[in-house]
Parts: sequence; C-alpha cells; structure tokens
Amino acid sequence: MLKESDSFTRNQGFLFGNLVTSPHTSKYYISNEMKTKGSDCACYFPPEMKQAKTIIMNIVNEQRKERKIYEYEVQGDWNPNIAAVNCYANSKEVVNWHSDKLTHLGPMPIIGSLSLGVTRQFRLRRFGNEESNSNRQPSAIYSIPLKHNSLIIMWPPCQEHWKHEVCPQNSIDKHPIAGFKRINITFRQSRDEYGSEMTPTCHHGEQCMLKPVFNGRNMGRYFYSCNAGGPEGKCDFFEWLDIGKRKKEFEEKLKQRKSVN
Ligand SMILES: O=C(O)CCC(=O)C(=O)O
Ligand SMILES: [Fe+2]
Repeated sequence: MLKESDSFTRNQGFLFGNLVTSPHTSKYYISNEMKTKGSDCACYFPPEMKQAKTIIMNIVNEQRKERKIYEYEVQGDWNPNIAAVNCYANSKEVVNWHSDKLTHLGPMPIIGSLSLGVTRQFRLRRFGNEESNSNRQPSAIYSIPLKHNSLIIMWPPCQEHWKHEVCPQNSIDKHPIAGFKRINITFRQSRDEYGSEMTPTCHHGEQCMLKPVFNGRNMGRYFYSCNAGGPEGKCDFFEWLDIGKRKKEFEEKLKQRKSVN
C-alpha cells in the first residue's frame, strides 16, 4: 500500500464556483463482488486489503450484536465492498472538516477506518443544531491520535451529526517504515438500494446527492439535491427520500431483473 500510494492522485472539484484541489492524494478500491454489479472502477481490493476487510468486518459485526441497530441502517451483517484510501504525505497534508457522503451508502452508514504509518490527530465535532444555538458557541472538538494499525469505527449516526477532519500538525514523529506518510483506509458498504440506478437525476441530468436534515422540524429525514449546480450555476432540484417507497421500488427492480434472467 505504501508503494501503491505513490500513484494516488489529487481529486479536483468545484466549491462555490472555485476549482479546489484535494489537500491529500487518494484512490478508490472495490471488492470483487462489486465487479459483477457493473462498476467501471478497475481497482480491486489487493490481498492485504481483503485480509484487513475480513478482520474489520468481523470486529464490526461482533460489536453490532451488542449495539442498537437503527431502522435505516444496513440490516443483517455489515459487508464493506468499497474502500476509500487517503495518503497524507507529510504533516501539512490534511482532510478538511466534512461528513462522509451518503449518496451510495444510504442513511446511517458504518465506516471502518484503518490508520497506517505516522500518528495523526483525527478530530470530530458535532454540527447539528448550530443555527438554533442562541449562544452560537462553537461545538467542542474531540481529538483522537490515530496510531499505526489503529481502527476507528464511525457508528451511525456519526455522519448525520458529526464532522471529522485530519488537521495540519507542526510536527509529527517519523514512522520507521512509512516515514512522514500516513495512509488511511476507510471501508464502507455501498448499498444496492442507493446505487446509481436508484439515485434521482436533476433537471440538468446530474446525479443528485443524498443529504440528511440535521436540525429543525424535519431532522431525521433525508433529501436529494444537486451539487453540480447546472449550466446557470444553480439548480433547485429537491426530493425527499421516502425510505419505505425506496425499499419497495428496489424490491420491484430486483423482481424485474430476475424475470429478465
Ligand atoms: O484519514 C482519515 O482518518 C479520515 C479520512 C476521511 O475522513 C475520509 O476519507 O472520508
Ligand atoms: Fe471522512
């Protein structure tokens, strides 16, 4: 993975009309079973990643026996089939405050995050109810040092209520093998129910993003909106996610697929 990380690339995207380049490099991997689902990504889990996946999957599923399972999260065993791998080349490479995208993971995802190499600070802060907070106090920031070979599990509803970042540091201790590099593998489960076929497209033909409502009277609901903005730089597409309806539509799709085969 250390060797492979030299070929990782920086994502680019538009943020409020400005082209921004990712402050770290990354690469996406998929499991073999995703191959049959028509994904065009050619990077399959290498053998070591498969081994790590199995270990992490077993830990998560064991812990889930003792945990509350939310209605909207994946039912049955958690089975990660994609991995986003980030590489931070030095102490100034970061990932900025964000919560992970729900579009293909669906509501209440579980994310198993394995750290390799240099120890970096992983920070978390709550973001719901910020506007309704009359004092406008910024929420507390929790900082967790993630050592080589440590696992952090972001349980639901972490992505709905918390943001996370890996912040720049003035100094870091050199790792005997990785030097100043840190590699982070986040294992995620892409759910067929939230696959591209099931994701609405806006009036401009862009795939929409699934987002949670994190405060106010609609808190707990999810909606689709367009991030791309459309040709005029704005797109007002909006659609509530009806989870019951989605389940039925997906079952219907499965039945149709079976009858075609
Ligand atoms: O590097 C980390 O620990 C976090 C990575 C992350 O948040 C992400 O890839 O979404
Ligand atoms: Fe993240």
